[in-house]
Amino acid sequence: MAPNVTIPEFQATQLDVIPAIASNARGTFRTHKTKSLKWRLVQLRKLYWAVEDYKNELVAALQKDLHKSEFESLLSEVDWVKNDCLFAIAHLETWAKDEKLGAPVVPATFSLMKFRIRKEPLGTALIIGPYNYPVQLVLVPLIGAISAGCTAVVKPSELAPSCAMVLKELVEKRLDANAYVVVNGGVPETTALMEEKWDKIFFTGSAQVGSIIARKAAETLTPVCLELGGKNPAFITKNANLKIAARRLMWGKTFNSGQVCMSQNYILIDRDSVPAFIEYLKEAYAEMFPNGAKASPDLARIVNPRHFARIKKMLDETKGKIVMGGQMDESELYIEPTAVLVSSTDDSMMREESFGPIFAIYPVHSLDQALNVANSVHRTPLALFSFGSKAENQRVLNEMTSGGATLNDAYFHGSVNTVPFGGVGDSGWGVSRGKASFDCFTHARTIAETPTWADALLRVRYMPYDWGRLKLMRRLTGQKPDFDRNGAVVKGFGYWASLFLGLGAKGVKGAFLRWLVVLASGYLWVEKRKV
Ligand SMILES: NC(=O)C1=CN([C@@H]2O[C@H](COP(=O)(O)OP(=O)(O)OC[C@H]3O[C@@H](n4cnc5c(N)ncnc54)[C@H](O)[C@@H]3O)[C@@H](O)[C@H]2O)C=CC1
Ligand SMILES: CC1=C(/C=C/C(C)=C/C=C/C(C)=C/C=C/C=C(C)/C=C/C=C(C)/C=C/C=C(\C)C(=O)O)C(C)(C)CCC1
Repeated sequence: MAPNVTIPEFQATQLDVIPAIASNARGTFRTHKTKSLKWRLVQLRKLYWAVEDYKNELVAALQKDLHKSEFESLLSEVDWVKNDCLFAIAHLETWAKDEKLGAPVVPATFSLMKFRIRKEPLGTALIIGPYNYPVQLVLVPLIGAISAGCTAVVKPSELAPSCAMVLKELVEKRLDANAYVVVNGGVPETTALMEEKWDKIFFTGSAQVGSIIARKAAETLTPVCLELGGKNPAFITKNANLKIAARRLMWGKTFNSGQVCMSQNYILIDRDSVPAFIEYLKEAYAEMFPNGAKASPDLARIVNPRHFARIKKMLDETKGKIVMGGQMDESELYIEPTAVLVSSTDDSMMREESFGPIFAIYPVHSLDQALNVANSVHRTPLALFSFGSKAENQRVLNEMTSGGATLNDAYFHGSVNTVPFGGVGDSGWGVSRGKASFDCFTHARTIAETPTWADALLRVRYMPYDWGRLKLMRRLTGQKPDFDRNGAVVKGFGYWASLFLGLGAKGVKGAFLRWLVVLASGYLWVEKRKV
């Protein structure tokens, strides 16, 4: 049941105030107050409590916008964000600490120069979110921006209008309103925001809009993190446990009604396994929805009539056969979890990103064929899933790339909030979540510090150049390859000497341990002989 709370009507931010909002956020960054770790931690703690205190409003808004159940709203939005806050709070000091650079990155000769990497906030960020996880997908990047010491303007999706309004109040009432602001609106407001100068843009949404954002950002050479969609394949070989595969993939397409960027678009399955797999899908459906999917309080609805029509069109245009589901009701924006048996990559079910509770089943005669099909449908999807023997799963991982992957399950790799998450190629640039979110808004600034007294040691670099000094330096510090022009390793004197002196160990630590064991054994042997 949605909690009884009042959520204001959606109101877009006035276009003419957007430049001032951006300028104020930039001004706040220039005060340097956001760089203080103490200040960042206070903001993160405030955000944690804001999400907890606005829990009822968030759950009600998610119910209103997406008919998301309270269960899913807590699991994948409210608790998810709170856990992310707690993780950042617990680890921020470690993440933000200067990283000392020593050997082998910095040669011992330059150890005096105290090389280190300083973790600097990039500045002022723009965070643009999608509708499917309207809370999580703007607050998680915001946690990254706060942790890094950035100021930020957040633009939630206008397609989840109630969530957008709750987010505005939650952020602006509870956090430092000079540093963190929510701009509400759609294309005109986002376009106005894109006219401003940002130090980082974090965009989650469709590849089509992602490309508009990236093009605009390129004009001012603004770095972007893009979290986009994809046509994600699932592979099922004849060695898979079909019952488990069916149940797990059904979860992947029913959680948030399949409006999950990493859920499977299509399943490439060994053709002999198709009839049994369809039976197991139906079994999983009946278990999950004993009174039918429509009657279930757990199943979310499609976000709006436009997306409903988009998904319906995929089903209307398919030449395939519906083997599970197929019912829909526009008045409720309800689409039943639906599986369609297809035979061509030109089918609407294979061409489009489903981003809903529908998916294609494409029979194949071999894993070779499955890999060819998947690579031709979308070479760089956001996710892939493989259900097969260990060797087959490894082969799928080796022969097809993806942003992330889960073996023997739907997107577990994306179900843990602390693990880096992102796409590859046209399914996304950059990763976020946990420490990755901190890194996303951080500049790794290399710093060296040359002691004033050390100038004599640096004589070699100064003009007039002195060949004698250069030769000496090259003799003392120059390195030699241990390989020849054919790429083969040369086992010369150095190789055998280090093998002998290191007692066969690879690193200094290993050699030290081996010598310790040898010396201790020798000592014990001598002591034993004395008695
Ligand atoms: N990789 C990831 O983490 C995720 C990716 N997605 C992808 O997002 C898509 C669904 O989300 P939607 O909200 O429909 O995405 P969308 O791309 O339509 O909208 C995302 C944001 O961009 C703004 N926007 C839309 N058109 C714009 C334009 N012409 N110029 C400037 N801004 C514009 C919207 O107001 C919204 O805030 C799917 O393709 C899905 O795969 C969704 C969730 C997570
Ligand atoms: C607790 C004890 C035990 C073990 C318990 C176990 C194994 C619990 C397992 C829990 C699972 C599987 C939870 C799954 C949660 C899934 C989540 C939160 C999914 C989230 C998905 C999201 C956020 C999707 C995002 C989508 C995005 C970003 C998108 O569209 O792009 C033992 C070991 C049994 C015993 C002791 C107690």
